[in-house]
Amino acid sequence: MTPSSRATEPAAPVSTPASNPASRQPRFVVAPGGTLRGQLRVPGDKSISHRAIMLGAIADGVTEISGFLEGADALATLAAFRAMGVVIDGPDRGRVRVMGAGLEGLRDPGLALAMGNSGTSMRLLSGLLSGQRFATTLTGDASLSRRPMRRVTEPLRAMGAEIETTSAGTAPLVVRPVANLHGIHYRMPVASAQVKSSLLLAGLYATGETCVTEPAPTRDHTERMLTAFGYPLERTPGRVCLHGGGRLRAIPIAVPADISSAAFFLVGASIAPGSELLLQGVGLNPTRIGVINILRAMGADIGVEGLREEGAEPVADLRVRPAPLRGIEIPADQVPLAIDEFPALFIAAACAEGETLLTGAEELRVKESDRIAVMAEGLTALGIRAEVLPDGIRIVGRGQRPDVFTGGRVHSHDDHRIAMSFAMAALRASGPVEIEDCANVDTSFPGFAALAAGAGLGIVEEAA
Ligand SMILES: O=C(O)C1=C[C@@H](OP(=O)(O)O)[C@@H](O)[C@H](O)C1
Ligand SMILES: C=C(OP(=O)(O)O)C(=O)O
Repeated sequence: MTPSSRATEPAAPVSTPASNPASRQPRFVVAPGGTLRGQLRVPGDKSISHRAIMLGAIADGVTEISGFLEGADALATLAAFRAMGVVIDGPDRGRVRVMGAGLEGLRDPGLALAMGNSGTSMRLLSGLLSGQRFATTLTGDASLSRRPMRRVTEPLRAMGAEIETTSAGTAPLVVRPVANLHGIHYRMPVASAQVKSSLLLAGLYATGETCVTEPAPTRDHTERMLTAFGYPLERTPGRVCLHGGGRLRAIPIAVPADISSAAFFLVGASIAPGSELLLQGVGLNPTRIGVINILRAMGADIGVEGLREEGAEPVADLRVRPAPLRGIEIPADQVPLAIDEFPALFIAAACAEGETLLTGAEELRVKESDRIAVMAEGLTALGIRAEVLPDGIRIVGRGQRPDVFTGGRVHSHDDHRIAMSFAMAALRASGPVEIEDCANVDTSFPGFAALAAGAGLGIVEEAA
């Protein structure tokens, strides 16, 4: 079981369509039916792109990044380090050069750092900034300003950090300089790579040992990249420790294609008869492959070709063909390994024979939107029976029939993953699927509509 969020951490309230009547954002209109065919490479991994900038900025030497995700979230991280005096060239077609300023080389930005929609930027930076000699303010957009931050501020305070939140434990965050941070041994109540990474980054500046124990495995890109930058870490199953005061040595980083973005195409090609897709260079870190494990358990036909190691991460091409899917109870141990892919997996569940049950996933309620409530709302609007549970969802699949979904209009609630998931639903719909509020897709997947259209999805992005 994934432990629940603490009671002190409110779930993000969902904005209803009624509260956003005159959407001025681009929308997707997706024609029903079609197939997905060909070869494509989805953009770079968002988690790794953030970390490449962060570690490159505090390393000694020049970090050459290729495959960097030029999406709004990773660009917010890049802009924050530029504001702190780090010289960064690019991005230019995924290439970025970060002139490392060293661990002590960041400078007072003199203005608030805007993290936009990006939880990863805000939570990881709160740790890194706790060790600086200047004060910073971190702000977020409306969605990020609703998300729980005590999960990082409480353990950071236990390390001696001075951080202020609103009385609700949300952004803006004000991080003040302190004379000394000290390492702690922290057992995370929530399985969160963002919390783990935040504490490790603070730990670089702390005296003594910082150890983080996780209740279930979470993505380990920070640990892999720190090791690749030559920073000594001690890893045992479920636990990572480091000592402050070391140095990072710049290395080139090739960012793999993001499995979280590939997930929409894995689902789309699995549910659309006649499809065959080769997704190139996808990152297959074992802590990220829950979506493949779950789809395969449902009967999906996903082949792994050319498995290789690039940088510190395993990468492969994924070949996906349609297959009859069956509903399953999603194994608890897969939940953190597929945490961002559930909106796409719910579309697969609707196309499966029988029920799919997800529990232990209350974390989905505090992402960019309440992804349980928002997906249930959209699935219902498209004729699917979905029951909301406190920590998950039950979806009644409609099996092999060609028209699983009715056409209709759904709202993304400003959540990129919701918008792209419902775009794939059109492949098995009886009428057009219209998706409102799609600007946010640019946070993780710029160019989604064009790439999906190139593969055969009948998607049109209508300007605001
Ligand atoms: O560390 C990261 O890069 C991320 C960790 C996950 O969040 P949590 O750590 O809050 O689960 C994930 O949902 C997010 O998209 C990216
Ligand atoms: C939850 C996500 O990102 P973040 O927490 O960085 O906003 C996501 O990309 O699905």
